[in-house]
Amino acid sequence: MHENIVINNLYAGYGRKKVLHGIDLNINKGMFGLLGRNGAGKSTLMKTLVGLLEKKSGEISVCGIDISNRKQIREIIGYLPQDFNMYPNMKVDEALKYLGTLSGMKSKLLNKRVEDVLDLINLQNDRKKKVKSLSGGMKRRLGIGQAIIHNPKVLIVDEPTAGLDPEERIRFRNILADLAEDKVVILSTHIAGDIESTSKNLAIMNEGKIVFNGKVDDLKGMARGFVYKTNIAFEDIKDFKNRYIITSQRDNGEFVEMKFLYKGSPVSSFTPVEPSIEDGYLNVLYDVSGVK
Ligand SMILES: Nc1ncnc2c1ncn2[C@@H]1O[C@H](COP(=O)(O)OP(=O)(O)OP(=O)(O)O)[C@@H](O)[C@H]1O
Repeated sequence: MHENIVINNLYAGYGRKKVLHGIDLNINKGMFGLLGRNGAGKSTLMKTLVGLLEKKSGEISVCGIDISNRKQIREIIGYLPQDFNMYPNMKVDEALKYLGTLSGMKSKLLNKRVEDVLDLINLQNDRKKKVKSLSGGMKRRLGIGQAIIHNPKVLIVDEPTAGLDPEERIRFRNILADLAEDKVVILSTHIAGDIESTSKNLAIMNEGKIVFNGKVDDLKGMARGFVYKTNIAFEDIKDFKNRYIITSQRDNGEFVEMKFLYKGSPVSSFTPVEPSIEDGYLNVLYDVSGVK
């Protein structure tokens, strides 16, 4: 079985609203990051991939199976939606078992699978808690659990780390990285840092199109020579921000150290710096839209 997703010239939207405009992507086993601002079309692409939204045209095949084969596609894809919420009054292990039963797993196999999944998502000690009493991070981990209960080849995760504290974020990322060893895992996010630590490959979406598709290092490489830092006095900040694309800033007490994109001739007070993934991301967005 091919372990990949192939998307050719995909168009999709809601009623008359067109959202995806000719998406081409080839995603292989391992972790793949899908990065884009809010409204770029990431969730729409995810929903189309899992069959929740009908495409208008184009082709999608998942592990060699055409997306129109709904039953088979459901068996090989696990999905954690952005607004995941389920069975608040069930206990954690009951919820997982229930979902496994719904997906057609036999009781003996399912009991073992529930144990494995509880270990993986680190909720063994909380298995008797009601879903509604879990913290945000635990709920998100349970979300992964429900998505992988049937051991799918592909896992699609939409904006998983919003609202999580740093420790939970790292824990969540590590779970995904483990799963990506033998699955295609797509992680959709608007936070570049979520991708840097987990994915080598990524695509950037903007206004329903793919504007970058490649390796994290290539993305950074494209910004090399265009990222600088300089110290700015507080009274000059506003003017500076109007002139440059700021990628980060740090208050040093007496002045503010700005990191920014600059593509003009050399300026002695500007010090070149090695681009981060965030710099690379903003550089691509700036090139395609000129928007800050
Ligand atoms: N159910 C819907 N009906 C109509 N338009 C929608 C619907 N869902 C999303 N859209 C629109 O489609 C566009 C893309 O939204 P989408 O949710 O795919 O973006 P996104 O990149 O996932 O961002 P976000 O993280 O904010 O969800 C936006 O203009 C949005 O308003």
